[in-house]
Amino acid sequence: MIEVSSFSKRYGRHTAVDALSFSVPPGQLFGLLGSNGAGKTTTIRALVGLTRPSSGHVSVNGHDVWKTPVVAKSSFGYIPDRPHLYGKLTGRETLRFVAGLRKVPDAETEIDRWLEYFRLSDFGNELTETYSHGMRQKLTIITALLPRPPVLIVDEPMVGLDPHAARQVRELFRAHADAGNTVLLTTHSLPLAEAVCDRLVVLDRGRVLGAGSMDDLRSQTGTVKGGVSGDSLERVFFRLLDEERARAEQEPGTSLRPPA
Ligand SMILES: Nc1ncnc2c1ncn2[C@@H]1O[C@H](COP(=O)(O)OP(=O)(O)OP(=O)(O)O)[C@@H](O)[C@H]1O
Repeated sequence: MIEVSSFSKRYGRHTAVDALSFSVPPGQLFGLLGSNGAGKTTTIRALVGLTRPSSGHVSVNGHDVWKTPVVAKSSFGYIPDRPHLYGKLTGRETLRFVAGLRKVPDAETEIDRWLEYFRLSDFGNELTETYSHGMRQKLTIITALLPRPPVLIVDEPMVGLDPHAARQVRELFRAHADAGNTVLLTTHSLPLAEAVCDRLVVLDRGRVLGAGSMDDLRSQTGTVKGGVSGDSLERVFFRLLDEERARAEQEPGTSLRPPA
């Protein structure tokens, strides 16, 4: 379970996220979408204990991440947008380190299984500093999933993955949610979000433009009422942004037209 309640983050006079609320129950895969700078990573960083909320609350598995950080952090796996690995450890040493910290039962068998799954078995004894970006990303995904966390928090998972790995990861996230866990991901891939997410929030400049299931978003944007039932998330997404742009254009001193 993830709960974000009236979460705001301000940097000086700039509001990165403005009173955002949503919750994700067990068994659901929830997508956080939005343009560059919308506030997705800021929200994720608050949820994993890296960015302190200016106001509001964030909790994971029933634990406030900022009041009871240790117990909250023991309940989730986190895949950041840029993998952070110790370059002087091998892939296998990295996984043993995580397995030890998180007390993973039958760790060696699990590690073998995961390395095999991502075609990393031949590289398990190589230093991670020699890994390609995609290999680093795969190892980071394994570190998050190895302890089978009840909550998985993922920031831009597909960057650098080949198409085969991207499909594996998509299936893993879906299966993790279907097994009764909670999954939150941010992505710029609208086809990915449409394919796997049960519910979505679309953010723009820290504010919610739309929220709900695909059907909720279609009706919110009038794509069903307009007779385009079954419309894609891409169309819904751009309609939400266009509406926001039109509203912003009404505000004095605001122009979102391209420079001449
Ligand atoms: N440490 C920081 N100091 C100042 N401003 C920040 C900081 N971190 C983020 N911001 C600002 O907060 C806003 C939201 O940034 P954030 O990284 O959450 O966006 P995002 O939705 O993840 O974007 P992208 O899709 O480009 O990764 C941006 O305007 C950004 O400049």
